Amino acid sequence: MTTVRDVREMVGTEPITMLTAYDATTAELVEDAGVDVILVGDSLGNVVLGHDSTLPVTMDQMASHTAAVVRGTDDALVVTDLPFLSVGADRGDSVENAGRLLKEAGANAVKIESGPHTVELTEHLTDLGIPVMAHLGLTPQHVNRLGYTRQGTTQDAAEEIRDLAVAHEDAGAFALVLEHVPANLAAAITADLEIPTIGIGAGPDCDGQVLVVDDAVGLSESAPPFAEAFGNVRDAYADALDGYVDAVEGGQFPAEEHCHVADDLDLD
Ligand SMILES: Nc1nc(=O)c2c([nH]1)NC[C@@H]1CN(c3ccc(C(=O)N[C@@H](CCC(=O)O)C(=O)O)cc3)CN21
Ligand SMILES: CC(C)C(=O)C(=O)O
Ligand SMILES: [Mg+2]
Repeated sequence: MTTVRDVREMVGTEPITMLTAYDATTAELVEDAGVDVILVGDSLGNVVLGHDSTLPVTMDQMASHTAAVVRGTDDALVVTDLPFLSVGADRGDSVENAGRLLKEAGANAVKIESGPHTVELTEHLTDLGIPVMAHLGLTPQHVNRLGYTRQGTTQDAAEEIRDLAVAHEDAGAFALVLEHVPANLAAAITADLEIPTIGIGAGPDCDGQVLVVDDAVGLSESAPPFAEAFGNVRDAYADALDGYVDAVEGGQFPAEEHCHVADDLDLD
């Protein structure tokens, strides 16, 4: 079993790979590819559920998809996002929601979109035995405040992210996602911290990289500018579906090998 300690110890040895997964089959494929950390992202709101932001995603949905990913995984570390407003407003609710994703759904750790308000919470959850991955820069749950634009581009904004990164490391976070921030800022934060930084749109100098799996395999209809498709699953998928429709319409499917006949039946 991969632990958060194993991930921390990868710093300086080899780049950490992380991808999202939202279902058991994808988790199996992602793990078989040798990915170190599987993230059940609240991006499932966009990618799986068809919402135009992550804000509508519920705890029940995160718990259900996390459990599916855990069932599809043997060894990889499973980290799961705490959805919009599931933590932060109330200490008791925060602990209950984070705990539920470990106790009920079987995740190994939670990720929290971070800010000044999550420093104490990160310390509290870590003390209770719930490992926390922090997330700074573009935090999509703040879309109504930030949009989806790059973050940390002014001196003040960069310094605020840098300070929050240190504050979350000090609070016990075991890793930090940096999203859509300048590569030189991510490099400076990576040098500041002992815990691993995992970048998405944050340049090559982070300790690891993460992408939404649909973007990485070329399944998404559109993807953020920082993503790269390492295949063209969307076209392969469409070809297979065309093949099915053609075969049914053309009478080639089902063929003999797909059918069975019970000779003893009297059907006259
Ligand atoms: N498929 C997918 N991949 C992701 O990486 C992802 C999601 N969905 N859903 C949740 C968030 C949203 N993310 C996004 C979405 C759009 C941009 C983007 O297009 N940014 C442009 C335009 C910004 C603007 O609207 O001003 C940019 O140039 O920064 C970036 C990150 C990252 N996350
Ligand atoms: C892209 C990653 C970092 C994420 O938070 C998500 O997929 O929800
Ligand atoms: Mg997320």
